[in-house]
Amino acid sequence: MSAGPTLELRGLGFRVGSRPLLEGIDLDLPAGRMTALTGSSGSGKTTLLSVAGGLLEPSEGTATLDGRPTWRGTGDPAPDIAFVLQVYGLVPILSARENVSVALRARGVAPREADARADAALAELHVADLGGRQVEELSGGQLQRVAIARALVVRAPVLLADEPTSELDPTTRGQVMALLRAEAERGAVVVVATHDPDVADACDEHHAMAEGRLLARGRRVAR
Ligand SMILES: Nc1ncnc2c1ncn2[C@@H]1O[C@H](COP(=O)(O)OP(=O)(O)OP(=O)(O)O)[C@@H](O)[C@H]1O
Repeated sequence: MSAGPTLELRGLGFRVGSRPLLEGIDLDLPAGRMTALTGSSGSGKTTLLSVAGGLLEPSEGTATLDGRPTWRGTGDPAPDIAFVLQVYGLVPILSARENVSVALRARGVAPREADARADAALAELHVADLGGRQVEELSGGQLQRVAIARALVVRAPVLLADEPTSELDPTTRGQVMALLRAEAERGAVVVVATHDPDVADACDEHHAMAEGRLLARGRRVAR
């Protein structure tokens, strides 16, 4: 395993108007580890992933990767951060292959190679046969797998996944967790927000949230 940089959150807070959605988040998200974020609906998991990954500007504190703030002033994530979002963010009129390929093309990969790598990523998620289908024709679980393929295909140093298995059957969920484990093993920071105790158990570290704050210290599991 080649460990990469840690995603460091220091005094991180996020407010909408005067309402705090996140407060006082201090957390190291290390390379080579899978970290679960749990907490009831509305506890702040999605907001934390968004601020940590540079989609939202922190109201207080910092989120840094290798010393550089993840917020780059625009809300566009840095190329070294890949997201699986709850509302997948796929482009409806594009095919599944094009949605995955575009993540690589945006990072400078030539179209032919990007398409080939997109097909391989879709195959890893067992949706190779859907490559040519427009995503608006896909089921919830199929969409989720395309969104995961799009995040995995770029082999980013950081993978932030919001409820990545919520639409999946147990077998497919296990396959996705194995793929996320492989990302951690190649040295990525992998963070998974989840309501599923089995998914949290499959992670190395576990942090619970309530009302925009982290609860007691996370659990570390030796692997
Ligand atoms: N842009 C926004 N403006 C105002 N409030 C927001 C905004 N985004 C989120 N919230 C509120 O922030 C709180 C945290 O939401 P968040 O989506 O981070 O929770 P979550 O733990 O991911 O929930 P779930 O498990 O349902 O996905 C909620 O009370 C939500 O209503």
